[in-house]
Parts: sequence; C-alpha cells; structure tokens
Amino acid sequence: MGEKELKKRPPKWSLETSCSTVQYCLFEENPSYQLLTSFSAINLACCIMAHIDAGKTTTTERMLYYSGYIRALGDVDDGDTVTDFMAQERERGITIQSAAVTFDWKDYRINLIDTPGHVDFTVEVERCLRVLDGAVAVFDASAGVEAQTLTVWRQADKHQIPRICFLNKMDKNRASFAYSVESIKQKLKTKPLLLQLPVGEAKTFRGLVDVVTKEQIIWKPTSDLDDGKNFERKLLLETDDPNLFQEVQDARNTLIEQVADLDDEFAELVLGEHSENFDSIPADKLQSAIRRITLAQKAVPVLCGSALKNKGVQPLLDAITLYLPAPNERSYEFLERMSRLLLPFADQQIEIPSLMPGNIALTVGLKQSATGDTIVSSKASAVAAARRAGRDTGEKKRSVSGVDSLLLAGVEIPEPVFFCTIEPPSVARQQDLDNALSCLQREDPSLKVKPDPDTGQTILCGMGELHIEIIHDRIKREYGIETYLGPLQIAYRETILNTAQATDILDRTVGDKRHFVTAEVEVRPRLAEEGRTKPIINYAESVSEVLPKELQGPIENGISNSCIQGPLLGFPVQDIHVTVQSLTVHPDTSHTMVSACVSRCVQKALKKAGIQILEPLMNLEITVSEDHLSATLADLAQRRGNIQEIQSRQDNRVVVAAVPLAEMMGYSTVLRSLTSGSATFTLELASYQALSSQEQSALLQRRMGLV
Ligand SMILES: Nc1nc2c(ncn2[C@@H]2O[C@H](COP(=O)(O)OP(=O)(O)OP(=O)(O)O)[C@@H](O)[C@H]2O)c(=O)[nH]1
Repeated sequence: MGEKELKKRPPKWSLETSCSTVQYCLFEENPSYQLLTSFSAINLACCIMAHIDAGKTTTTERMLYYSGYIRALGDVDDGDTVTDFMAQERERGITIQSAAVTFDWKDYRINLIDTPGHVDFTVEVERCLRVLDGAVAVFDASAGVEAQTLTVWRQADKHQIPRICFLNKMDKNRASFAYSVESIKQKLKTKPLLLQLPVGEAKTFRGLVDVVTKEQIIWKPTSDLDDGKNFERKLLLETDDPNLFQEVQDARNTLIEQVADLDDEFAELVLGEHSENFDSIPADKLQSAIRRITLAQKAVPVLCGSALKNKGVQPLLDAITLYLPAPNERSYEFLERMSRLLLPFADQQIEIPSLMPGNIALTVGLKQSATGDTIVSSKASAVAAARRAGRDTGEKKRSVSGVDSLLLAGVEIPEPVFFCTIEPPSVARQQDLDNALSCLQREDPSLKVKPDPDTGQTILCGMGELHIEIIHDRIKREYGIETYLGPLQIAYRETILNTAQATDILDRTVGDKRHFVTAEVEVRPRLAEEGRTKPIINYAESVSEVLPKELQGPIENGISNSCIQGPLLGFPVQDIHVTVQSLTVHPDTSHTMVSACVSRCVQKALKKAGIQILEPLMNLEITVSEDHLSATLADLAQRRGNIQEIQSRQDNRVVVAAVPLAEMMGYSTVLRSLTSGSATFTLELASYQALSSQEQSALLQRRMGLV
C-alpha cells in the first residue's frame, strides 16, 4: 500500500505504548469497533479460502463479532462487512482483495486473511498462502467440493499449509454433511477427520455434537436477539437422543481408529491402557494427536455450521487455536529501512513499533518491492533462504550470487488470458495513468501492462473479464482517471510446426568502434507440449567449447526476447528448442549488439519454421438445475464446447466441459438469461490448443482488419 493511499484515509486509531505492551485505543469514527488488548497472546496466522460464495466473508464477520471486535454483525448482501471494504466488493457482494484482520480468541491472537473465491483473483490466495501458517477451507455444504475449491486446495498443498475444513451453510435446503464429506474424500483425495456431527440438517439444523468430547452444542436464540452468542454446551446423554448418541459413539470410535492409524504416539496409548475402552481416552490426548496429524498434513479436521444463521463459528475458532500451527520460534529481524510498520484491521491501520512472529503487518516506503517479494534482514540471510527454498522445492540449486540471491520463491502468477487497450481521457493524463497502473501492478502481480509495439498504446492484460473490469473501475475511483478500454481480446500463443535454420550478420560502427556479430541458429518444436514460453536453449559443441562465459547472458537474453513476441501476430512463442549453431563476435562488440543479432536471427528462423497459433482452452464447470440443462448443453455445443462429464450434485447437475476462451466472451450474461439466473459457472485456463488452418486464417484476416 502506498504512503499516498494511507494518507487519504483519516487515522482512526491512536496508539499508546507502555513497556512491552501495546494498547490499541479508540475507533473514533466507527464506535462499533472494539478495543484490541495487548500483544501477550499466542499468535496464529491463517487464511480463509474457498470457492466463490461459500461464505468466507460471512464466517470472518462472525469471528470478529464473537471475539468482541465488532459490536454489530455486517452482512455481505447489505454490503457492510468489515473485510469487504472496497466499494466494488460492497456493490457486488464478492471479495476481490484479501483483507487482514487481527482479533483475540481466548488466549490466542488470530491474524486472519479473508481471501477472494473468484477464479480471476486466484493470485490473491496464492500470495496469502505462501506466508501463512494455516488455513480454513470453507465449503457450501449443499455443494461440497466445487471447482475453485480444488484450485485453492492445490495451492495450499503446494505451500504445505495445514488445513481445517468448515462445512458452512448447513441451514440450506439441500445441505448434506455426508455428501460434503464424501466429496472431500473423493475430490480432494484427503482423509477427513470428523470432529463434529450436525444436529439436524437444512431447516432443522440447530447445533452440533463435538465428537472428541461428546458434548452437544445447541444454539438458543434469546427473546430479542439471534446473534449466536447464546448456546448451551453439555455432555450428550443416551437419554437425550438415543440415535444421535449411538451415531456419536460410532463416529468417535472411527475417529480414534483413524487417528491411531496416522499417529504412532496415539496408537501406543490406544493399544495400551485404553485398548478395552475407547471411552476412557482423554479428550486432550485425542486433540493433541489430531493436532500432530493436521500439522503433518496427513488428514484434515472437518467441522460444520452455518455462519449466516450464527451457528458453529465459536467451535471453529476453538479448532483454529487447537489444531492450526503457531509460528515456530524463529526470530524475524526487520532491519530494512522501513519508515513505518502498521498492523491492519481490514481497511484501518495502527502504527506499531515492532513485530512478533505470526503477525501480519503492513509497511510503507519500500519503493522497489512488489507483491511476492520476501523481506529479509541482510544479504546473507537472503542467500541462506534462497538455498533453502531451492532445496525445499526440490529445484536445481539456484544461483545465489549477486542480485539473484535476493530473489526468493515468489508468487506463481498464471499467464493472463485477456487483454485490451486502455487510454486516458487526454494525452496530458497519460503520465497519471502510467503511475496508477504501476501502483496497481505492484499490488496485483497478475495484472500486466505493456506498450503495443505497433501503435504505442498501453495494453492491459488480466486474468478474466471481471479482473479487467475491476481494474478499470479502481483507476476511476481511486486515481480519479476516467479511462477508455478497447474491446477485450484473447491472449493467443504461437508455436512452430517445423525445424528451421537461419543466419544473421550485424555489422555496425558506432563512433570509433566496430560491432560485428554473425550468428546461426536452429529452432525446433518441442515434442512435449508443456505450454512453456521459456525456450530451451542449447549450444552446438563447436560453440560451447569456445564461448566466453560473459556472452552467454546476452545470447540467452536475445533468444528469450525473440520469443516474447512471435513473428505472426506478436503473441508469446511457446514450446520450442533453440540451438546456437555458430557465433562469431568481434572483440569490440557490445553485449547489446550480440543480443540484438541473436534475437533477429531467431525471429528469422521462427518465420521459416511455420507458425501455428494456439488458443486458450478453458475448463468450464457449470452448476445448473435439471430444467435448464438441455438449453445449457445446446448453447455449449455452439461454442465449440467439448462436454467431458455431467455429474449430479444434490438436485443440480454439474457440467464439466472444455471450451475455447474465444467462445466465452460475455458468457455470464448469456447463462443468466438461459437459466433465469439460477446457474453458476467457473472458468479456468486448462491449456493452449492449435487453431485449425481455417480458424487461423480467419483470425489473421480479422487482426489485419480485412473482415
Ligand atoms: N444459507 C446460508 N447462506 C450463507 C451462509 N454463509 C454465507 N451465506 C450467503 O452466501 C453468500 C456469499 O457469502 P460470502 O460470505 O460473501 O461468501 P464468500 O465466500 O466470502 O464470497 P467471495 O469472497 O466473493 O468468494 C451471501 O449471500 C451470504 O449471505 C450460510 O451459512 N447459510
């Protein structure tokens, strides 16, 4: 966040520091916010992640309420929650940007990030997961695992984040605990540990039973308020409900067996003194074993509730403190010259003097840093961390010299699939627009901005229609610039069909220096199509034997640059090998000239090799009711859609298909009118596929303005 942006917001906190305790005081403008207490608690840093609309923001809002940090409950549908504070979030009822909040629960301080569920903002989830210690995966209990759940689950796997599952919306008509658990098992390929059973389902949902302690938790509205604060927790007796009692007994035995299978220490306990009577196993021993299993990511605890109906959130908070990890005892030294350190509470911040492990903080004034960077105390610790990152990810040892040593494993950014031109209202405002775009890019690395080499116009590349729409809107609201967007276009790719060679000579005299280079290269299609835009570079033996080391960088830069814009339509070239077959360089020649000559030579070879245009192919998942299924399928057939599967999800059907992105422009409007607004869909990049020769020539004609 820029200093400018911070200044725009009036400070709502004041700070008093006394010895090691920091007291946060007053929220003058919004008296519904409560005081935060002190830093004495154990810190936990986790995020809430899920498919769009599973209820992340609603759950976060309840957490803030029960922990006492807000006095009134906000509602996503009324646009007044704490974490959805951007105007666009409040208007659309969706989360766009991750928002961090800090609150205390019992003896713990929980630093929590509410992340977006829409596929266009997946990078937001990625950038949170890489720095957090744990995550709560929220599910809509009437839908189970949905398309984007799989994506965020894979991201959490990649960053090895211990997780808890929360089956939300248990109050919904088609909510099913058993169905959701089964879909977690099948689709996420993980072992669910059922720590709770619901009492009632859908309309009758009124509470839960803690399987570990065998306590029944029933929410009881008071006469004037049903805010979920009032609930009764007591041991479930057989006389209360014999069927439920038996169910819980069976669930606890299954849980004990599962845990004993996964944890040797617990297995010893079970097989030893408690082998005859599982009932005698103390709850805290079972909890400790579940915690070890969760941290080792051998299984995931599953809880349930209804955030909207204010049920199940307090036990979820307990589970976060019981089962998710606290940061270990590493000491983080922040020795960079930071002008200010701030603790966030959604869109408010409070300045703090120092930071403890496990906290989330903001800083200002790091002009060169962007999302995905890691801040370390010294060059030496950067080198050590880079080595560790290389080892941990199983990658080849990274270069840890010079600037490279400061670059740690960053956020993995998917390539943008859409682009369009963006223009300021007048030439005089171009500079303001450039500044706004560069600020937005530092915050959001999935946004790419580049000049059009032919027209000089600014091109905006994004993850989806909604992403670009939101950026457009933010430029207007936050930077006061009314911009004009060109038509949305597809980011195609180019590849080659054949092997080809080319030679090039560069002979230029600048001042009294003669720059002279000759190059000969071969380009070859890569057999394994991986969608990689980085070419694989080889050297003929005769070249590698004599090549001075310092020329390797300029040569490889030249080759990579020539692949950024393919020769046919200027899209990135993917899946190629480039071999440098011969190279002569006059001693006075600058490295820039070497790069330029190699680059030109590769471009010539690419042209000769025959260019194939590739289009983005998307994985599409539509959830639609039976009544609207045939209309949806008929429409998909006209969009070159390839239907792969039609699954049943409760009363709905889920259509899984692969569809070219070019056919999906404005699809949300079409689907809404086809299904009277009842269907939902997600779209995610699957791969790039070759256009047929007719499609390719039609595209070329369109791009040249001939049709
Ligand atoms: N019936 C029911 N509706 C819920 C529940 N929790 C949330 N909702 C509703 O589901 C919709 C989405 O809720 P959000 O909290 O915005 O979901 P989200 O996961 O944060 O959404 P994104 O961040 O945009 O992905 C809203 O209309 C909520 O009122 C619940 O427990 N039961």
